[in-house]
Amino acid sequence: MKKIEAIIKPFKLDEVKDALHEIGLQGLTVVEAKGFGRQKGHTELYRGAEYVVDFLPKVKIEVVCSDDLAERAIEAIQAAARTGRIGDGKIFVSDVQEVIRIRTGERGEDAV
Ligand SMILES: Nc1ncnc2c1ncn2[C@@H]1O[C@H](COP(=O)(O)OP(=O)(O)OP(=O)(O)O)[C@@H](O)[C@H]1O
Ligand SMILES: [Mg+2]
Repeated sequence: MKKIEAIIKPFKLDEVKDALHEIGLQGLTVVEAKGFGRQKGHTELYRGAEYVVDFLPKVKIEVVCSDDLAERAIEAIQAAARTGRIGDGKIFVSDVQEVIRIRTGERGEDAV
């Protein structure tokens, strides 16, 4: 299983959520985040205004899925979150050892 963490522009959240739903992913965590990338100290456009602050509002999406679905999920997130402008965000992928569904006790891919 893989954990996909995607830092995206907040206004792209609904599109990304819908894209992940379309490929069959059922669970998702959303975390409000702040961060900066390579343009630290430079302006970035956010909701039509230019910001010079270091930390810009971002949304982090976390989704855990089977290895089979991971590449499709990454492509879906990239396609939905991309504007082509700076600050579109990043996707981090890591291995997940175990998942436990608390209500049923299922483990592994059955629990995702
Ligand atoms: N190396 C990193 N580690 C952790 N978080 C990061 C990293 N790079 C970017 N982020 C997070 O992703 C957000 C968006 O990054 P951003 O898209 O600006 O990256 P970038 O490398 O500057 O690319 P671009 O040139 O397209 O802007 C940042 O605000 C930060 O929250
Ligand atoms: Mg940047």
